Amino acid sequence: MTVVLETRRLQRNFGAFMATNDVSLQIEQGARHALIGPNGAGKTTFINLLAGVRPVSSGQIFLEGKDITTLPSHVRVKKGLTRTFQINQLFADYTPLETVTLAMLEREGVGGSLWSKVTGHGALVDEAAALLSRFRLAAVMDERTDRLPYGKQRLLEIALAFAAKPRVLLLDEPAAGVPEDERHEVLQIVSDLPSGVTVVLIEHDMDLVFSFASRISVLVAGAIFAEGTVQEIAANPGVRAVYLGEAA
Ligand SMILES: Nc1ncnc2c1ncn2[C@@H]1O[C@H](COP(=O)(O)OP(=O)(O)OP(=O)(O)O)[C@@H](O)[C@H]1O
Repeated sequence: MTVVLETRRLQRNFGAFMATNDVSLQIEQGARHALIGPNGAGKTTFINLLAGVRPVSSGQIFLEGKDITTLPSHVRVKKGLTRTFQINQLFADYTPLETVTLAMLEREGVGGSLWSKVTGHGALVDEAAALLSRFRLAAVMDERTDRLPYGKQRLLEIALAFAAKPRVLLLDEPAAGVPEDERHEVLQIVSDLPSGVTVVLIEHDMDLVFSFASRISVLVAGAIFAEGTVQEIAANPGVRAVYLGEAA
């Protein structure tokens, strides 16, 4: 197997509290890897360490074999490791087409935050429109972002991260808050991303996890409690006991 992302003995403490406890994990190239675990298990903290949002206390992180443990998050993005932007960072009065085109300009090093700068970058606008189609946002790409239904805003958030051309995409509950009947669509779109993009996501809804994931890691109290295929995790009595609340 080709390992794209690896942690070795990763630790993060907040005072005496160990939020990430000795996590050694290998993520396979092209995986659809889900992180699950009870509330407060340390899932978001772990993703934040991977993305460089928080510094590690000890241990190492490798992206495609290179040590990225101390790199700032924007450098990790340039190297292909991207986490989703939060919805409150979307521009309310811009359209999805404008927003994604600006993200692509940023990626190409053009920078700037004014739509006027897009003039003369027709190829990028075409690329943005194609990307929005992939996220089933073509029909709304010229509407103001703040007028879109919540599910579409969440898809735009993922589309924006995808515009950075990531090798590894980190998603923290991409379907949270999305109406029940639209959640599968969000995860399906993510699952259908090109196989060159590895996806690591946190998700609480076990139905979604089981239909999405190729591999699952279960975090409990900051540590890896179990890891395996969907079948292995579904059949693991310890996981059922701690996570599903069923008798072992
Ligand atoms: N900045 C912080 N300072 C102190 N404690 C923190 C901080 N951030 C997280 N924690 C603690 O670390 C633990 C893990 O939190 P984290 O958000 O990573 O868990 P989680 O598995 O993502 O939980 P949830 O599923 O509820 O989102 C929690 O007990 C939390 O209170």
